[in-house]
Amino acid sequence: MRIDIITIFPDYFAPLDLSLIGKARRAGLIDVRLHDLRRWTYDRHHTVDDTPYGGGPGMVMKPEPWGEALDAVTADADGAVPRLILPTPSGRPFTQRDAVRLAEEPWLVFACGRYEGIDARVAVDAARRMPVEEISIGDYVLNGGEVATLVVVEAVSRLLPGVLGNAESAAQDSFSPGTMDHLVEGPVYTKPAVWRGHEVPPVLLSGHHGAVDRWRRDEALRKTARNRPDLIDRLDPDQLDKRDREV
Ligand SMILES: Nc1ccc2ncsc2c1
Repeated sequence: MRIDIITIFPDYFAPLDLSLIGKARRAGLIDVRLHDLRRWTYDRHHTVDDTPYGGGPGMVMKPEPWGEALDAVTADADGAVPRLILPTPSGRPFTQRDAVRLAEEPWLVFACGRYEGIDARVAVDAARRMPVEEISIGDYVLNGGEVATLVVVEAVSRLLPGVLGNAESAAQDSFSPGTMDHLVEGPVYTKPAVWRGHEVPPVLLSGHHGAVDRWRRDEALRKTARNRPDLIDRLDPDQLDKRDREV
């Protein structure tokens, strides 16, 4: 997968050189390219923003640098077209299903907005040439799209073949479509079996895989009911067996 990121803070993405994503980049599994938006400005101050039409607080990112940046970054000799991701608080909530879907894409471009956002015409103009998605990572205040882009890039990249050491662990993650869909993971434990007087639940030491699987699902249901009652309501009743209903 090719991932292009356009931003006024390229240094924000140093974390993409680390850990599993960094290893995948060096192995050629992911081709991440960073682009400083100010490269497409021509005034002395490399201006990327201006006051909003209609008045109001803050500044809006100008369309011209974005238009030129997207033209340059998405130009491809073979005619390939990327999917443009616009991280924004007004976007559709990003979920694991979106991560799974986007992991199938060969090429993603992320436009990291700052200030009050990017002039709306940029997305309209881009949509003439490529699919455009507005994605939100949650209902809280951030200063821009860079952190959200890091979140989405990690959620998507870890699903690519060869990136995770043990692919199965991705399948057991919270929210993974299938067995864990709409459930969060329950508690996890490792050695020692007793730590500061706290014992690991005996079933996990029993070697009885059926009982372990059942215990883990029970705990996932309990934790989901406690922390994410909104997800419980979305559970497919057919997914729940009799025991589930007793938890
Ligand atoms: N403030 C805020 C909240 C969510 C979000 N998602 C993508 S950019 C962004 C910015």
